[in-house]
Amino acid sequence: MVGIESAMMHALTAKPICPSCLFAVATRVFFQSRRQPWTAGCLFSGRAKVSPSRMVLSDRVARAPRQDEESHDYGKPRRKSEGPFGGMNRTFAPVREGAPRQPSHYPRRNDRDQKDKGKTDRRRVKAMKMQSSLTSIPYGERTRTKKSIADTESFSQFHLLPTLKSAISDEVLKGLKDIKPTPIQRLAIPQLLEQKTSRRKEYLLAAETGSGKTLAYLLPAINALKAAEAVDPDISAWRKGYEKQTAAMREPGYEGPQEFDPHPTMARPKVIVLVPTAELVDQVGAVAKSLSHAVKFRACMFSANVSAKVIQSSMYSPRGIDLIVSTPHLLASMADSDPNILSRVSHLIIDEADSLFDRSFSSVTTAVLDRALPSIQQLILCSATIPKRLDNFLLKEFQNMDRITTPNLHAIPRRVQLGVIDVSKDPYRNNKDLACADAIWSIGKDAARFADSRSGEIEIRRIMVFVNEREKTQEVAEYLVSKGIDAVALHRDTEEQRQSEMLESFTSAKPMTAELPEGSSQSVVGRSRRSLPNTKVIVATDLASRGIDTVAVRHVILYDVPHTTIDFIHRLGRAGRMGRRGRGIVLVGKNDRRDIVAEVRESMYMGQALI
Ligand SMILES: Nc1ncnc2c1ncn2[C@@H]1O[C@H](COP(=O)(O)OP(=O)(O)OP(=O)(O)O)[C@@H](O)[C@H]1O
Repeated sequence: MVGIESAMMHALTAKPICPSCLFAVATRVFFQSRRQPWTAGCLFSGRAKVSPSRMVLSDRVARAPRQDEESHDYGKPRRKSEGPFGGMNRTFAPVREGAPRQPSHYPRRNDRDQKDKGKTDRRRVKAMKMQSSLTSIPYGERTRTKKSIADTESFSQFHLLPTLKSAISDEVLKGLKDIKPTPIQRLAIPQLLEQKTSRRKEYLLAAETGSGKTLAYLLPAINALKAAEAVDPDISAWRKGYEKQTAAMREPGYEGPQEFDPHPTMARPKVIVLVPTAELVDQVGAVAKSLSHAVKFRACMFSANVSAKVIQSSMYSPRGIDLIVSTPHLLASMADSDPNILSRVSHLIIDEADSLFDRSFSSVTTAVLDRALPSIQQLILCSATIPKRLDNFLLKEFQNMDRITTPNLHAIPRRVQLGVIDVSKDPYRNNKDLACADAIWSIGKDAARFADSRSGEIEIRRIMVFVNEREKTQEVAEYLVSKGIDAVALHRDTEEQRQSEMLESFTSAKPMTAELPEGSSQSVVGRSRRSLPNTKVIVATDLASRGIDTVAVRHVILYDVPHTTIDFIHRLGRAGRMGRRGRGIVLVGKNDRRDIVAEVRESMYMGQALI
């Protein structure tokens, strides 16, 4: 009835009615109630445009209606009403066969939460999906993985050498209480240790930024190195000779050779770790060195930060070499002049694999890989993100690769919050430099409020600013310096010493303090003085800082909206590392993709993976 009434109202209001004719209304109502197309006008005033075919009587009246004709909704069969006693005296149960009915994807009526969720899900798909750059991992798989590692609580549960186990707490993670393996360590360490066959196997380790991937690949590789050394006949023969000669040299009147035979591993390393930058060589090399003190193996670092003389003498040291952490360029050029240096590599680890297999690095990375491939037992690729292009490359080149991924891969931890500054509004009027400086001043001033003026010291906040273009790093850093902020650009041309000093202060977990010259924290960070002593700032592109363990960083400013979700993950990943809290601030200008920022923010809030 409602349909008819409204159709009448429509008929009465939408078109002028011929006063002589109520029949037109009745006819219109009739046709509309039958869901027939209706053409406007009055039959009797000559304004009607009814198709002549409608006046032709059906020649099918005697036939039974087709199923789809039974319903007013074409194509949808009408449900047969069975009346109040329809359920009685049945001889079968009306139960659907097969899988239970899935819950509807659509929001239920009167359920506000469901409705909102539906809306946000649809919106999420809109902007991020358009530029989806990351491989998706089903949530079912993530849940299964989570369950599988729930029982691993300690490093003692892994079949690692006792010296390695104790080196974790005594050397690498010294000072930390209640040490537990992280999800990627729980997943990867047993799987890498359990490889029985000496035939080459390939692995991909993918886990969130700052989640301990370095130890996840180093511990099993060093374990394998020491296990192989224990059964190596060349090494045991050399050791016997060494012991014999040292004993002889202690005898009075010894006149034999003063030098030892070269170690069998001279210029023949077993474990190679490739990383994209010299800073990462130092960082990963430091972890390897600290393990080597306890476990006794020779680890060396090769990068632009190390002199050619030192590199040469380390590689060709008669005492041998076991593990090298290097940039691919350096190792590839060394292998060009002496291909044998890669002839006995058993473990090749390619850290930051998404960078090392992208256009700028892939030729040198594959040059090292190709030379080492014949002897490799484990090839381990490691990354915090699996971009689609890396995924495609891996599917093509390494079809049997084991992928070890953590339950939270591609999600930015909830403990990292993301704030947005609309730079198009007052007082910035699209001046991003000003907005950036202002944000840093606010962080500094906020920290100063908690300074204890009696101690005469104020804690220094370490802040990272990310830009999209390398050329912009210097420009922004200079502007910040002009606003009294201690800022440095992280790029090739920055003075090396200044760069490493700054980076060191960002990678040390120890709190840093500055002196309070006038006793009052408020006056020190007053704008009138034009200097902000309690902040240190690095301006970088994420490539320059990829993988750097900036444990001291709590604030990250995204000066430019990142081009992809991959960049969001790596940039925000410099804060909130290993369970710490962090804060991101994104500066959004008038030409920036606000929808993407909103969606990233929403995903972060909901703890979902970015796409
Ligand atoms: N089990 C653990 N418990 C506590 N801290 C750990 C543990 N494993 C590693 N760490 C610490 O966590 C920090 C981050 O580790 P690491 O640099 O290996 O992270 P990552 O996953 O490689 O990060 P990125 O993807 O950014 O390179 C380091 O300071 C490291 O000492």
